Amino acid sequence: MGMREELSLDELRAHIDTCDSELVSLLAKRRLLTEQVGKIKQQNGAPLHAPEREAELIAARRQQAQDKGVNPELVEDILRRMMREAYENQQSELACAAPELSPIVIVGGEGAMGQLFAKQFKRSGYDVKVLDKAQQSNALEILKDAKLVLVSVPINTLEEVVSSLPELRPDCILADITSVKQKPLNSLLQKHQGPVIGLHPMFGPDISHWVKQTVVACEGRMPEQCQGLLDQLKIWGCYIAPMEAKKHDQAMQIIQVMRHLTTFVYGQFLARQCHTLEELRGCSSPIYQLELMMVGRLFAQSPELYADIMLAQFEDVEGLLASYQDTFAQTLTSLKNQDKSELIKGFDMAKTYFSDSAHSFLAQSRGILNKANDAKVLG
Ligand SMILES: O=C(O)C(=O)C[C@]1(C(=O)O)C=C[C@@H](O)C=C1
Repeated sequence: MGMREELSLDELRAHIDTCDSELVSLLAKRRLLTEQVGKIKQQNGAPLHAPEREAELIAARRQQAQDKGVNPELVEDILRRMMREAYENQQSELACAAPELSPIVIVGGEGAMGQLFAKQFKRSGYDVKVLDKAQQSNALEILKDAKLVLVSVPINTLEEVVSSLPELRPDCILADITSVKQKPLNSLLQKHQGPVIGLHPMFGPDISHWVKQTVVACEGRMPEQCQGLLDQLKIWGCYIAPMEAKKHDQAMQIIQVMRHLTTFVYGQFLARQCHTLEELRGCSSPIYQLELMMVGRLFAQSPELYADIMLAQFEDVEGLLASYQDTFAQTLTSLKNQDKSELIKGFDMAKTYFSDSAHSFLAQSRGILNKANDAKVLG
């Protein structure tokens, strides 16, 4: 390794450039290979996500990294990032699990989620029609032969939109993707005597691919007729979480409403402080950087949509919010009273709840925090 001593900085950097350039060529080669795999999957109707294959290739390359003195974490990071690239590239043409679902009508198909679903169904070769405000006068014609009607409208308009739909074919599936499930599912069941299913995609319209995304599925009526739709979601790489509508809504009250509320309040709190965002970012740790991103991204979305979601669920979550307010007030009191033992008690209570996950979360979030730090714009 005399090379290291003899080469100048410029020469070493030139070698690094060669290395990196080889990496880019390899990425191009890998891309061509994964695209071919994608085509085969499209023909065979295989799901985009192959978790066993992923586990195998990660284990093999980690072992190789170890043998060569390369950090296996680095190799795993790169492999996962490359696989994400493969998901994005492979989804341009997707397999069709249930051709009998064509034609599909997306009610609210001009909204962000409606467009996302319309695009994905089209990539799988379905005949997709959009029914939104602009197409209202044509609604009867558009819905006439529909085999799947997917309602993707704001939560506060669902009931009205569903009740004003014309009668659908008896074998048509009526489905929705509203973020609460009990009431919408009842509206669908009242409207239509055929197959009904309530879906809740646990992701927003800005996803770059569907792999490993969760979709909660609440049975409505004739589940065996709805299976083709679920199979299609699985081909896209989604994971279906079957759940009873009531249980779903209760879990959502905690997950979504508390998330929205704390984020909403925190964003406004920041706006009232004297520091600009740049000043805060300038002295933020990766975890705070991440928190700012998570809070800030809410305000890039529709105020109407968020106001409606929060309003629609307020009655159901009033108790939860009161409990949150109590917890906040108690903590404030402990702080005011300099009551260290009370603070430690609170800490232990939460620690018990998170139990073993607290440690795995600590480990898992390290990678995410590094990424947040990478994303920091300085200077
Ligand atoms: O092997 C496959 O099935 C691929 O599509 C390739 C690939 C990869 O990028 O290595 C991508 C997605 C799968 O989940 C597994 C592996």
